[in-house]
Amino acid sequence: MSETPKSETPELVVEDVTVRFAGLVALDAVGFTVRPGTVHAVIGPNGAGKSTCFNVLSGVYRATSGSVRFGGRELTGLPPHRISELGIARTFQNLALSAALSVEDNLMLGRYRLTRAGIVASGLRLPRARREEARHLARVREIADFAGIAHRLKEPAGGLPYGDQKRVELARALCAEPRLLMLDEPVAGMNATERLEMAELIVAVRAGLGISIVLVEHDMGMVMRLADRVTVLDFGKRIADGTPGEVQEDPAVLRAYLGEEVS
Ligand SMILES: Nc1ncnc2c1ncn2[C@@H]1O[C@H](COP(=O)(O)OP(=O)(O)OP(=O)(O)O)[C@@H](O)[C@H]1O
Repeated sequence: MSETPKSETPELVVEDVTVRFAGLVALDAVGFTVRPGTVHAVIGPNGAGKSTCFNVLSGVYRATSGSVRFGGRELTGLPPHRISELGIARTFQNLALSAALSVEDNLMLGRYRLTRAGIVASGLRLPRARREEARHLARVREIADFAGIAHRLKEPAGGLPYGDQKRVELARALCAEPRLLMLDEPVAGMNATERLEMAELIVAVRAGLGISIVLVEHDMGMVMRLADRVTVLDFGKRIADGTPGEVQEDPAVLRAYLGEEVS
């Protein structure tokens, strides 16, 4: 896929982030840095705080204290749409596609933040709006091709096999031309072949687009294969941070996963 010019991807710096829910500390002074153009995995046993962390980064939850900076910008306190305007896109653990809409329309929705013509101009089908729509459609087709779903563009998203729906979700996030992509369990519920294909797509996104990826994932094999760096959470605390090889041998990580399989 040809790359649209993007301003340089900044670092994402998470510092001392604490989230409390009515007395429960879901995240306790957690910090890590996502370096530009890397895949950074956040892992941990059930209830460790991964989803909470993800939701803080994307503005769904507000941190009780601490800071999240993307380049020079402070993200804590910003609503999700402001965070996406800064070039951070996410996928969801459970599919969040509009099932009745075609794959193409779902991907066009992903370009919403880049639409300039405005609803009135589009509704009136003014020439400027038509030209802009054609430009967006061309880019949508390019991204669909990259994600291996170009042959599905006219089909209703809800009727696609599960693995393809997950690819549509990832493609829709890419349609926003993000500088940072957040993937929430991208291979959950997939069979072995689908997992492999999704892993290849994620590798291609990093290699081809140079954007950073934050990955929350339960599949350890996948994390160890894909991630450049891994932050491990347990009971809301960061217990390790390093390369996949380093964290895999870390005694605190092995203890946290005792009873769970680390493959
Ligand atoms: N909205 C909420 N209100 C109250 N408690 C919450 C809320 N969201 C999460 N928690 C609690 O915060 C802790 C961390 O949960 P979180 O979902 O972030 O963990 P996780 O690592 O994503 O777990 P899993 O792997 O099971 O998805 C848990 O004890 C959970 O019950």
